[in-house]
Amino acid sequence: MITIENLTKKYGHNLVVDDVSFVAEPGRVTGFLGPNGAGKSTTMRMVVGLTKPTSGTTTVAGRSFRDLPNPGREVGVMLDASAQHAGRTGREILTIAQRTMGVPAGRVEEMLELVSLTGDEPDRRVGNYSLGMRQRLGIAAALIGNPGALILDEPANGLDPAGIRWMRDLLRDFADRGGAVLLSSHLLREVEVIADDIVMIGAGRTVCQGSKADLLRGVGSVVRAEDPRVLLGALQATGADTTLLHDGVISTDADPADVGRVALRAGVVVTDLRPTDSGLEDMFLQLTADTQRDNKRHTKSERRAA
Ligand SMILES: Nc1ncnc2c1ncn2[C@@H]1O[C@H](COP(=O)(O)OP(=O)(O)OP(=O)(O)O)[C@@H](O)[C@H]1O
Repeated sequence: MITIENLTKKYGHNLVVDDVSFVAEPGRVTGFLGPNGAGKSTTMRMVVGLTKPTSGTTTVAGRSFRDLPNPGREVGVMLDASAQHAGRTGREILTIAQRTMGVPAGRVEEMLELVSLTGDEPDRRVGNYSLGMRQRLGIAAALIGNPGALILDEPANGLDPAGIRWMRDLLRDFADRGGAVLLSSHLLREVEVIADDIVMIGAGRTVCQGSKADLLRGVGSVVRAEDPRVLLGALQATGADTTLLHDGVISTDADPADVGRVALRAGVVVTDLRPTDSGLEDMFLQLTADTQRDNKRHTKSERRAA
């Protein structure tokens, strides 16, 4: 478990992280989102002791990072895959990590296999690795100590589509085995698929946090019925803002339970009934609009309203 409590960082008069609090729970993937410069990396750096907070506290497995006797056994960290020593080979980097953490030597080969660095790749200098290969090596180094938590800044950066899927499965599996994953990403689609919980910040401040299911549950319902016109009339008669879309689907601001009741009273057979989903991208652009440098772009819902 990773906890962040009232974390604040000022550089001079510049408040870059402003009273941020959240918990990355075991067994869950927490997506940490925000526009460029929102303070995500600074927050992650404070958790792993690389940047000193102005105030507030962070813990990993119940202790401050600096108090962990063997941090790599508790938390795997990948903040900047390009920061690895360019003159060393991938195998050397993992061997140093394995010795420092005191894990069995066999972990090096296991990790190379896990991240699919194969053939002569482990023995090439990291300076000659592609970005995606560095990300893979960074993941291997983060996992070699068999930690209970992972902190990853943009882990999918540079990975090809198959690599992104591989990363998604790896993180899902890590969480399903009880690990806590905190990851930042600008790939909202990816976060939407993988995250269980979402924390969004803008200009250093939390703009929303909670489970993905709760946050993305929009207001209203989408419903299909055998006789959509009858249901449309019945819903409109209750005062609900209801529209019949061109493909016979009804969109309404009534929640699914109310739609069910209205359909029952009207004697209409409902064939599909779901809460409206709002997408993560729309939510991100709306909630961070004040802090976006490109806020001249409008969200889809704003465009629809215009
Ligand atoms: N050492 C530093 N000295 C002064 N300002 C800093 C320092 N490190 C970061 N900042 C500032 O803190 C703010 C937050 O930066 P940070 O890297 O945490 O953002 P981020 O959310 O990770 O952005 P990105 O999505 O672009 O990676 C930025 O305005 C940045 O310029």
